[in-house]
Amino acid sequence: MTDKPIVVALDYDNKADALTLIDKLDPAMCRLKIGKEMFTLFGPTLVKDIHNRNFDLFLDLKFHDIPNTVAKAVSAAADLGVWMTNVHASGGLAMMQAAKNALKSHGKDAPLLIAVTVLTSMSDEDLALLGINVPAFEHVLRLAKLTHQAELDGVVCSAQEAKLLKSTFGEDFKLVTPGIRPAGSDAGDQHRIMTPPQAIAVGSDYLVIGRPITKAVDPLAALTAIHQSLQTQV
Ligand SMILES: O=C(O)c1cc(=O)[nH]c(=O)n1[C@@H]1O[C@H](COP(=O)(O)O)[C@@H](O)[C@H]1O
Repeated sequence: MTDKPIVVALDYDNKADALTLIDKLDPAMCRLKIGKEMFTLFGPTLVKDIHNRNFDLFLDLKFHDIPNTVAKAVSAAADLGVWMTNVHASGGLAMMQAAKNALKSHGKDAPLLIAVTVLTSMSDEDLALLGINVPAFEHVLRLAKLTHQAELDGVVCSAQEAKLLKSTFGEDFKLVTPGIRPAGSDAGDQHRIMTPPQAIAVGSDYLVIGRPITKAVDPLAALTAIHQSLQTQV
């Protein structure tokens, strides 16, 4: 199992509440993720606040634009010193290659660059409405092939596709899996879900977990329970 596989997704509209939660968490037990909502509200200052608390940060902005624009956006993310950032694989090969090239000048300090395949909130029926008439796993595989060709570090996918992707692309290709739900917790808007121990067992490297922790009555207890469920599995 990867060192520190749990990435807590912070989707808060209130910075004080987010920092209160962060101050309860242990950077030895998890990494953190902020996305479009928090970065739009609180910007690079929040990134600094999180780094000052010694957490690795996944800046999840899912860039998807023309290659030049995405390359500059990814470079700006790298300048913030984040641990991981991402683009949409559907932006295409040239866009992903431009993003990867933009990180060359950052050397060993460059963040991990990951591409989102098919969002975990999407089902086969949702894909059909977009004119994509193949099961989600086939489209994920197609986008992961492009990502691998562009030499990115890995993909965001659902844990349901992890086994297939690990066996196709090998151990070094990182699999970042949201849509993680401990047994008995509410799926919410997620469709392609799996429990934390199952996700690790099928090859996920990082588990992105939001509401099951942040909306729990006791978030620290929820994180600790998930952490322990993974330790006992090893
Ligand atoms: O890139 C992501 O992190 C992501 C990709 C994806 O396919 N599905 C997905 O849910 N996410 C993010 O993962 C987090 C999941 O949060 P919860 O559903 O609350 O556990 C959210 O912050 C989403 O933005």
